[in-house]
This record gives sequence, C-alpha cells and structure tokens, in this order.
Amino acid sequence: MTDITDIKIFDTTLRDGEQSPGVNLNKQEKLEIAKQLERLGVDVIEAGFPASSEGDFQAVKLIADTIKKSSVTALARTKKHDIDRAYEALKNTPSPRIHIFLATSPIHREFKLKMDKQQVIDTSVEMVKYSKTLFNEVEWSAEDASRTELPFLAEIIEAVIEAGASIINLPDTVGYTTPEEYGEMFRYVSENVPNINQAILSTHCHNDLGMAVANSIAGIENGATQIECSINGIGERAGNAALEEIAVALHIRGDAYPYTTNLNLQEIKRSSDVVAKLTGMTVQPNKAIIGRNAYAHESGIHQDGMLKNAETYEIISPALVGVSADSANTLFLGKHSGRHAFKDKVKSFNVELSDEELSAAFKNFKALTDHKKEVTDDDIYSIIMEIKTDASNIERYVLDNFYVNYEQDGQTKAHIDVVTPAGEPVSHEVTGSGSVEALYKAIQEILSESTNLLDYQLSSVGGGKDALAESRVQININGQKFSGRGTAQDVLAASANAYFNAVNRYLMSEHATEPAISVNA
Ligand SMILES: CC(=O)SCCNC(=O)CCNC(=O)[C@H](O)C(C)(C)COP(=O)(O)OP(=O)(O)OC[C@H]1O[C@@H](n2cnc3c(N)ncnc32)[C@H](O)[C@@H]1OP(=O)(O)O
Ligand SMILES: CC(C)C(=O)C(=O)O
Ligand SMILES: [Mg+2]
Repeated sequence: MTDITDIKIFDTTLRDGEQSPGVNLNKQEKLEIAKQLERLGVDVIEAGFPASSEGDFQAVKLIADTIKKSSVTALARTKKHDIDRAYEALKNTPSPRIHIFLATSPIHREFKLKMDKQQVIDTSVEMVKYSKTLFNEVEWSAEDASRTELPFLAEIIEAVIEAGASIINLPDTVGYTTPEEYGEMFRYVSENVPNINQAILSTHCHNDLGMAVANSIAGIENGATQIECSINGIGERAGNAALEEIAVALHIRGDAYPYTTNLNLQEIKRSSDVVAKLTGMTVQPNKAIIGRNAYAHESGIHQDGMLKNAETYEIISPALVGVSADSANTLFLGKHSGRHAFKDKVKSFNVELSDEELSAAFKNFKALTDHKKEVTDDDIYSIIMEIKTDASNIERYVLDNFYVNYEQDGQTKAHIDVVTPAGEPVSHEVTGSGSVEALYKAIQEILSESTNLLDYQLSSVGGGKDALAESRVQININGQKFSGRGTAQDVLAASANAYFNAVNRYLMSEHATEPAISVNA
C-alpha cells in the first residue's frame, strides 16, 4: 500500500529543463548537475532523451553509470527505437526506469499524431509491453492529459497499467489547467480506474499561467505521490514547477500540507547555483526561495521589524535552504532604509560612532542613495571611514566646486573653487595634458603649502556600474608623507577629495595634540 504522504521527487532539470530555449548541456555538465541532484536527495533523475542525439545518449549513459543513490530514467516516444536507445543508455544503473509518453488530448491526437483514440491506446499498450521486456519499472505519460476527455483518460490508464506500467504521469503539458481542475483530474482517475492501486500517480506541471507549483500541490492533495519538477523551474517555454518552491512550501506549510520528501533542503541553494551557472539561465532576483532578494528587506519599516523579531517579515530561514548568513538576512540598504537598519549595519562593522557621527554618516548614506540604487557594505564602510577621519572641526581646505574640460588632442583645462583654512574663497584655472593631471596641478597651485604627489590609486568600491569611485593618494609636505582617501560617484571628484583629504590630514596633524597621523610608506 502506497503511503500517500511520502512524496517522491522526480527531477526533470536534465530533460525538460534542458528543453529550455538556448540551453545545451554537454555530458560533463549534465553529470555535474546529476551529482548535485543526488546530493539534494531527489528520488528520480530524468537524465535526458537518448534517442534525440548521440550526445544526449552519451550523457544519459554517463549519468546512469555514475549515479548510485537516485533512480535514473530517460524519456522515449512510443517507438521501439527510442526505447532501445534508452535501454542501452540506462542498463548499468542500479534501478533503471523508462519513461514513455504519448499524447492523449483531442488536439494532439488529430493534428500532431493523426491517430484516433483506439490507436493511441493500442500504441501505448504495445510499447509499455515492449518496455516491460527490458525494464522492471515503466512510467507512462499521457501528454496533454489536462486537456484530455476524462473518460478516455481513465480508459487508457487502465489499459497501460494492465500492460505493466507502474507509474502514471498526468502532465499539464501546456500549463493551462487550474489547481481545482488538476486536482479534480487526479480524483476522477483515482475513482474511475479499477486497477489504479497497481500504480502510483504523478504530476508534471508547466508554468505558462504561473500555476505550476499550485497545480502540483493540488495533484498530491488528490492522490498523486510523485511530483515532476525542475531546479529553478527551468523547462519548455515558461518552465516546469520549481523543485525548490514545492520542497519549501511543503516544509514551511506542513500544517496545511502533511507530506514528506527525501530532499535535503540544505542543498537547495547550491543546486540552484550549479544549474544557473551551467545552463546560463540566471535566476531572477525576486525568485522565491533562491532569488538574490528572497531574504533581503529594504524598507525601513520592514527592517525595523526584522531587527525586533525576524519573524515579523521572514517566513523562511535562509539557512534552511543553504543560503549563507553573508548573503542572507541582508538588510538591503537603499533609499527607503531607516536609521535603525543603518545603525545595525554600522554595529556589524564593530565601529563605534557617537550619536553625532552616526547622524552625519546616516545623512551621507541617504545622500548617496539618491545616486546609487544599491548601497553595498563597502560603500557604507567608506562613509563611516570618511566620518571617522573627518577634519571638519579644524581649519581646512574645502573643495567648493570644480570642472575639467578634457580635449583629446589639445590641452585639458581644470578650474577649481576652494575655501582656504582662513575661510577665504579662491579660484584657480590651469591647463594640463590629462584630466587628473590638470586637476591636481590646479590643486597644487592653489595650496599655500608646497606639496607633491607620490602615489595615486583609483578603484571602484562595491559592484555595478554605479559603484563608487575610491581614490587613494600619498603626498609629500615638508618632507613628511601623508595619505589621503576620497570616495565619490565620479572618479575626478574622488581624486580631488583624496588630495584634499591628505592635505587636511597634514593640517590636522599640525593642530593635533595626539601624534601626527602621517604614514611612512
Ligand atoms: C511534451 C514534451 O516535452 S515531449 C518531449 C519533447 N522533447 C523533444 O522533442 C526533444 C528531443 N526531440 C528530438 O530530438 C527530435 O524531435 C526526435 C529525434 C525525437 C525526432 O525527430 P524527427 O524524427 O526529426 O521528428 P520531429 O521531431 O520533426 O517530429 C516528431 C515526430 O514524432 C512523432 N511523435 C511525437 N510524439 C510521439 C510519441 N510520444 N510517440 C511516438 N511518436 C511521437 C510526431 O508525430 C512526429 O512524427 P511524424 O514525423 O510521423 O510526423
Ligand atoms: C513528456 C512529458 C512528460 C512532458 O514533458 C509534458 O507533457 O510536458
Ligand atoms: Mg514537460
């Protein structure tokens, strides 16, 4: 007697998933995914369609020869040639299964197969019988089952079970059905196929209307004990039911869905990463369970709630699916974030900020979010460091404004407006051969102190094309070396800030009672 709460996971990432437009895995790539699926604990791996090409035959064979824990299966049409190829590919696996299919719906019968109902039954029965001469386990699928007349579906299922099929898969091939209809189909089959207890029922849902996961769950609520699904939901057109969504829905909502699987949920994120990397099908950021944003909270009110009690806004612990603490629980800091989340982030850097410093840092952070969509940890650290090394309480140079006119074949003009430590506004204009060169010449000529540049570095902080520019300089003043650092949205502004930061640190050292903050390289 089948335990109807023990759900078998049949993964079709390597077969239906590979039917995604643009995806073409070689046999080594398929093997790597299969190994990960085995670690994930899927019950059945559908490795491919051996009759479709020599490459797929070899890939299925390699997987069948290697994988020991999961059962390995392969797809075949109701054709002896396809079944023979599947047998040759699968014969070394400990528990091989053949998966044969034939469409049953009126539209497929009439236009695609050009077969009547009886021909569809006879062909299926004949090929199930033939498969049984080679395989212990035969799965038969009624392609487009969800658009098939229910009495005909019951009739053909009874016949293929009689012929030896022990797994009956009822696909929603075109993702057309609703959870109610799909559940009703399983209920009907369970109640109207006399020998149904000699087989297990399986779901196979496509996501054309975004209901593949809901439909799969409706299937198991109405008698199915196998779910066919794929990692990241990849598959033909809009894809298949996403394995990770089903697995976590059953786990998190065990109160509503009292089903168990053999999956090791901790392997979900890694499985998703491997599939995304090898197929080249990247995961959308807001994808449930494994998307980059799935555990990120941006709004201030949500972040405040999260800090007070994570369960206010988080129903799934990222650790459950193997999402590391680094990338999860991220209080995404952006323009909607509030002071609580910002303070919490500062704390995570183990930096002490006074209330005033915190206010200043928060103000700079908010200003940055006007220019930058995603403010990274590095950005925030830079802001904190700017605040921590701020010399605004001493008399210093303040860069008021500047512009640089770069001419590829001519002289570059730099103009700067500066307020001196004495509070005097001064302007200066020079020409130079490059943008930074002209800018630094203008700065050097406007300063009362004699400085020269020893080292200059420019890098980006954080990711993306809107990353901050960070410049580091080392200058010589009166025989002493001073370092300076500047960050800004623009590389020239960062460069100018770095130079003034170095000079102001010199001025600070002149005023400081503490030892000078000069550095010796
Ligand atoms: C719903 C699904 O996902 S079904 C699986 C779909 N996957 C694939 O098709 C990927 C692999 N497919 C292939 O490589 C090729 O289609 C092959 C090798 C299988 C067949 O290639 P071809 O011989 O060139 O045929 P083609 O693909 O153009 O047409 C399919 C033929 O199979 C027939 N066919 C379709 N399904 C079945 C079936 N379950 N059983 C028997 N015949 C079938 C079609 O009626 C058509 O036959 P026809 O040539 O007599 O008209
Ligand atoms: C081959 C079958 C199982 C299929 O992929 C479908 O009907 O969607
Ligand atoms: Mg399919």
